[in-house]
Amino acid sequence: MNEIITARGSLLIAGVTIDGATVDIAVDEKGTIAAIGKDAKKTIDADIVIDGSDRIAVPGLVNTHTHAAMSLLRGYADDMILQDWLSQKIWPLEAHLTGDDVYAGTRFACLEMIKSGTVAFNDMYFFMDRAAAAVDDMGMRATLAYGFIDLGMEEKREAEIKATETLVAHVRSLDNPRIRVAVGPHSVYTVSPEGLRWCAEYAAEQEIGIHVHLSETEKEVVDCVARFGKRPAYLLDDCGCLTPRTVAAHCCWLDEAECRLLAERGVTASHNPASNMKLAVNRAMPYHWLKAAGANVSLGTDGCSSNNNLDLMEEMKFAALLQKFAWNSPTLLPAGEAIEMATAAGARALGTGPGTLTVGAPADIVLLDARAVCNTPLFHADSNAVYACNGGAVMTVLCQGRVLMHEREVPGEEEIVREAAAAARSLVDRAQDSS
Ligand SMILES: C[C@H]1O[C@@H](n2cnc3c(N)ncnc32)[C@H](O)[C@@H]1O
Ligand SMILES: [Zn+2]
Repeated sequence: MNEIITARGSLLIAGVTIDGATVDIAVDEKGTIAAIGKDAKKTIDADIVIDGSDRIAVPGLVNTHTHAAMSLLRGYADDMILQDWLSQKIWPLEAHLTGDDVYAGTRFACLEMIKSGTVAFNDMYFFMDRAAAAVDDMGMRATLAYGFIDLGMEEKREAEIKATETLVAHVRSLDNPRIRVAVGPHSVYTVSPEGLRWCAEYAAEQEIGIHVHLSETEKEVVDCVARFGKRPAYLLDDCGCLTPRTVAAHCCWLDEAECRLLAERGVTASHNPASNMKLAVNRAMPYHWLKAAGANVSLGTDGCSSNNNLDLMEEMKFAALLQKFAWNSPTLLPAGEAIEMATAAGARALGTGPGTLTVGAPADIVLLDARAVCNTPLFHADSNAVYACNGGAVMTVLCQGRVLMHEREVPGEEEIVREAAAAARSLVDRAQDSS
């Protein structure tokens, strides 16, 4: 194994390119960027030196909407409409999930995210104590939420409340600054207003975030208006779920007033363009309205059964292209903004730092291959990163100063892949045996 991966301590990335300039980046033993510039090496006595020549440094990417363990369901059910896909294929299979599956699936998802430059993610799923163990093993950051689904049934609500409280207590007991917890009311069509209200009050009391699906499909909006007499964002707001710590995934069918409401409440809207196109939700997030209103807009992949990968480099391109195409505007969401969505906006949403390469920021750093085909010629690094490259251009990944991948090597990769394949096989076999 490459010795840089196993080494611990302070670190110097020597002669790396940032915004066209060649600099050194010094990282102290706490994992903070201590200095950037020609004299950075003087600030620390580096235990590790990484050669930054032919490398472009960018901030670590932040994926603000995932169901990480769904990596086990990659390719299991494709080419369906959302309601059928969930109710006929995904939920029946998820009923057979075990904690071991979630551990294997989340570790596998972390591997894929690291290999494509992601350092932090916002996850909503089940058996999240096991997801936490996987995140801890892989050295990433994550905000973990239990997917709260009460389907309007009081008994189920009680169970979901217990599961949420148990996860919050568990994550607190880990006392790991890289792992945080949030409340995860799935959506307005799977959680009753009572459930939503409980989630909002509990999140406020615990001072933690809320992770929710919002206005993914037109049907969600139409049904919500028919049942509750208001659009989904207003229902969430009435229940107290729209806060500066809320991440609302999708936001495809928001109207202009809902965009302003999200901005006023300080909510982050997570764009998930690949999933939206694959499930044909038939409307792109109105990014221009959210932007005009001043809302924070971040980027996510959604789960591996609707994407079908976790490559946020690719997702930046999907976001930029979908926005231009859907709103008929080639100037909408330029490359620089797509990178902002995938870095600073995501970091702001999850509270993981500024999401920039600046002194005092956590050393969440990605090194891209400047010599790769996708980076040649190198007129504009942002343009190449968004429009030409994918995760394959990511060579080295640091999270809080710890090297998670170097020269595309991640410790334990083969075993992680083998275990995920076995877990996926066994999950599908168990589901088939019972049907
Ligand atoms: C947390 C829950 O969310 C489900 N899930 C996965 N993808 C989507 C989506 N695009 N929309 C709604 N729910 C989704 C998971 O399958 C799980 O049941
Ligand atoms: Zn989702």
